[in-house]
Amino acid sequence: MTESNPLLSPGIKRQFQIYEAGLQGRAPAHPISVDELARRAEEVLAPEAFGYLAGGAGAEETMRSNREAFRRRRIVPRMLRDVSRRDTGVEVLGMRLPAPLMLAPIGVQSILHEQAELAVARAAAALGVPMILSTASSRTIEEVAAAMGDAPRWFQLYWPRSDELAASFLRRAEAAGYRAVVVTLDTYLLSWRERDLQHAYLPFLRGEGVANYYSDPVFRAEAGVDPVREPGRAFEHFAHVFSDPSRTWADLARLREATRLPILLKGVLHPDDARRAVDQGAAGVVVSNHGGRQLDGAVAALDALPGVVDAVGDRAAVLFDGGIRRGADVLKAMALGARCVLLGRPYCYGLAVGGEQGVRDVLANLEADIDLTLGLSGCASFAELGRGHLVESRSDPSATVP
Ligand SMILES: Cc1cc2nc3c(=O)[nH]c(=O)nc-3n(C[C@H](O)[C@H](O)[C@H](O)COP(=O)(O)O)c2cc1C
Ligand SMILES: CCCCC(=O)C(=O)O
Repeated sequence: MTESNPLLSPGIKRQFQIYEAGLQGRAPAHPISVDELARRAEEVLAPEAFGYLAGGAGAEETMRSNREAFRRRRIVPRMLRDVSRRDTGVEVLGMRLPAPLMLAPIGVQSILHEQAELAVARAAAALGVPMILSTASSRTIEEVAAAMGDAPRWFQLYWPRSDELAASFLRRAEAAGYRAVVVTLDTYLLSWRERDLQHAYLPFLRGEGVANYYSDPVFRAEAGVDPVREPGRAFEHFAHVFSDPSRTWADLARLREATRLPILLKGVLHPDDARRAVDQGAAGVVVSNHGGRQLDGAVAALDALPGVVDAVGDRAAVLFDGGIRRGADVLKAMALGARCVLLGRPYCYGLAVGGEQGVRDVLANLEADIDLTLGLSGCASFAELGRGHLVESRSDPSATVP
């Protein structure tokens, strides 16, 4: 029944797969609920690794407010609109995506699973969900590309102090088939992270998440040490070169000259910064507060989205991340004008619990949920969705529940 009916949408197919397996006594291999998956991840991970993944900066106010901003907004569905044939696809920088979904760049995945970014890359490729690989990945730019074949991938750049090192990373990403560069702006200092401080745990200091640096010819030449023989001195150079808090908008032109790839700026929350990014040639911005991991007290990402969308108009793509956990969240961000969203911690919970299959399940479930949520809102495609589908309910008592 599941495979034979061509009219079944991806969401309905996924539901039936799960319900039919139930008839044979098989329960889903991994929790369906992301909250439950996070609890399972906590059981399988070392406390310091789970703390690093799940935690945020300071009192984690911004991390919580990312979720609260979703709860405050409610969808007003429309009826009798023929949603029998739905298309959840969107176009992002010339790429046609099956759903408005990409994988957020998340570094040091070796602390979560032994296959790390390779498992995520394979799952992303299998589902056609583009992966954004972090500069701070535990497998190299080239290794991850090799695991993905022709599947779409972007590279996230931590803009290093050395222009030569930045150019080297960009050359490597271009050569390995990454199609855009996401420059993360909000991590020029490492925030005060109480869970990590309590565990006295920084993965980089333990040799995690430095693969792209230690394998880079420019890094090695500038460091003047062999990272294998002198890991302490290599780390010192990594810590020195990782970022440069003195950077300003004036530096952006040099970065643009260093690559043919389109550049998106991640960590933009103010409309004026978004305008400036686009004026200076950015192909897009990612509205993000880094999942509440950098500036605690920063505005919830969803609350910042409409202002950025209005400032950018249709001059560039506005992507969004921060608190996406299920289909309704995707719908709300899309209704406020995002071109697509980046999924963050949830796929890492899947990785920790079930490796590649765990990530696949998270993605397949979310895509199904997106399809059904779109249809139940009375829309056959995201083009039919707008701000008029949302209301804000400030009096929602659940908004105070973490
Ligand atoms: C463990 C962890 C590592 C991250 N590493 C990076 C990174 O290397 N580069 C980057 O731009 N963002 C990084 N982020 C931020 C994500 O790209 C994204 O903005 C954030 O996870 C979104 O919030 P959410 O996971 O709550 O949805 C990281 C986030 C987590 C949880
Ligand atoms: C210096 C932080 C790099 C990884 C990262 O972005 C994060 O942990 O949030």
